[in-house]
Amino acid sequence: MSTLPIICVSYNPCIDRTLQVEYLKEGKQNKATYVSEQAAGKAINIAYIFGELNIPCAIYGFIGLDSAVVFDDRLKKVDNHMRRLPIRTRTNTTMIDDIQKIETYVREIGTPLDVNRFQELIDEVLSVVQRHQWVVLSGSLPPEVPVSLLGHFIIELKKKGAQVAVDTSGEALRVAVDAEPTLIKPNREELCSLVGDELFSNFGITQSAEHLHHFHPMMDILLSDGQNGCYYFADQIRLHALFEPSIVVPIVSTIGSGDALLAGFLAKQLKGHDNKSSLVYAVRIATSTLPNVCAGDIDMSVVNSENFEVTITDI
Ligand SMILES: Nc1ncnc2c1ncn2[C@@H]1O[C@H](COP(=O)(O)OP(=O)(O)OP(=O)(O)O)[C@@H](O)[C@H]1O
Ligand SMILES: O=P(O)(O)OC[C@@]1(O)O[C@H](CO)[C@@H](O)[C@@H]1O
Repeated sequence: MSTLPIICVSYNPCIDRTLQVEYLKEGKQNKATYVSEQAAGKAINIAYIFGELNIPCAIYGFIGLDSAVVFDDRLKKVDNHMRRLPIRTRTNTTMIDDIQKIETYVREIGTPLDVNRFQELIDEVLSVVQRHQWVVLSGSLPPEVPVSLLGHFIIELKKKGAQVAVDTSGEALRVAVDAEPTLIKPNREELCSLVGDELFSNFGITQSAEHLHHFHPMMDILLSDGQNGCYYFADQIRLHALFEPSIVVPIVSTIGSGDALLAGFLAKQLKGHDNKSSLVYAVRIATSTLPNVCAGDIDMSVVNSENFEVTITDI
């Protein structure tokens, strides 16, 4: 159990712009019925949730000067060490079709970052991290930062005795897995990209996770699977968590529910709870974000609601 603040690292934050339309018509004029803009990015969403849960958290990374104020506001309950750079912060746009219940997501890759800036961030975090402290590396890398640096970062953090949680995708995720962090949080698509399409379609989700865990037995896997809940693979532990009845919350946006899942899980692990109760809490926190447009906005009345159960099954 660690009482040290969790460190979140945000190297490619974004503004999440969400537009709600009644019925999205491709190639036609569409009228937005609701617009929201939110300081976001995976690590930002996670740090925000820790702040809301009164869990000590420090955040390091970069933010464009153009949007520093909205990030400062979002992170006011967090020990904020984000460096301001004279760059444009990317905007990721989600269009929510209210009638068809479809989310269309357009993601920007972000402004290229000088490799030296990234190395400085690594050095900064390594200079403060302590043994057993959790470090969350979440989100994509900015263009021009070689993915090998993420692997190097994870290895150096582990040498310092830190516990490292990673949520990223593509080549960065593959490199991260090779560096064997303490925990990864892939979703279905990310797991598929790790094991390959053929193996995934032949084996299915749990056997694919089993396969990955077999080759990386020291790396725990918190695998999210949308409406099917989540799975947890660790040494001698195979669990599935699902909330029921699934209709209890209206689903407005699922963006950021994976961040909430990871934040909820780590929040309980940090306090020394066992894996099962950490998973229950993780699913409750993730579920509570679904009725909200803004990524990472949790609702404690849903988290604590007696109207739904999270069932845990050994698999
Ligand atoms: N449609 C849904 N119905 C019920 N629960 C959901 C739904 N979508 C997400 N969840 C909950 O949120 C968790 C995370 O979902 P998901 O697998 O979609 O994460 P993700 O793809 O990493 O999301 P993001 O990258 O936007 O943060 C799930 O494990 C589940 O508990
Ligand atoms: O482009 P990345 O860094 O992989 O993910 C960015 C992002 O999709 O992650 C969050 C949801 O998890 C959103 O707030 C944000 O738009």
